[in-house]
Amino acid sequence: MLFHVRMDVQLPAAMPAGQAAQLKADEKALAQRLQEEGKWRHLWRIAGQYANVSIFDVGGNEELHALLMSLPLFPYMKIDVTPLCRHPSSIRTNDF
Ligand SMILES: O=C(O)CC1=CCC(=O)O1
Repeated sequence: MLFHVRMDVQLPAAMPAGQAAQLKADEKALAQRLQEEGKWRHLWRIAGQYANVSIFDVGGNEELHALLMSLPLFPYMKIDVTPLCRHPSSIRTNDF
């Protein structure tokens, strides 16, 4: 199943720089592993905002929920999820 996910990151201003850097490094490592596995299909920065839009390809709601909760930045993100399905007018023969 495909999901459109928007993540807005809100790190506390008082968070020590080293802790923030470690969280971002851990997030990057996991995000890149999930992209290599094909579960995190797209990852785009929203220009001018500390936010991204992503497309996930996972088995279902439960897997997506567990994946999102496993993200190191999860406690510091507002996350909006939109389930996707094929549009009948799409000319693409595959998902993308
Ligand atoms: O910077 C972000 O948008 C949050 C994030 C998601 C994956 C990643 O590496 O950073």
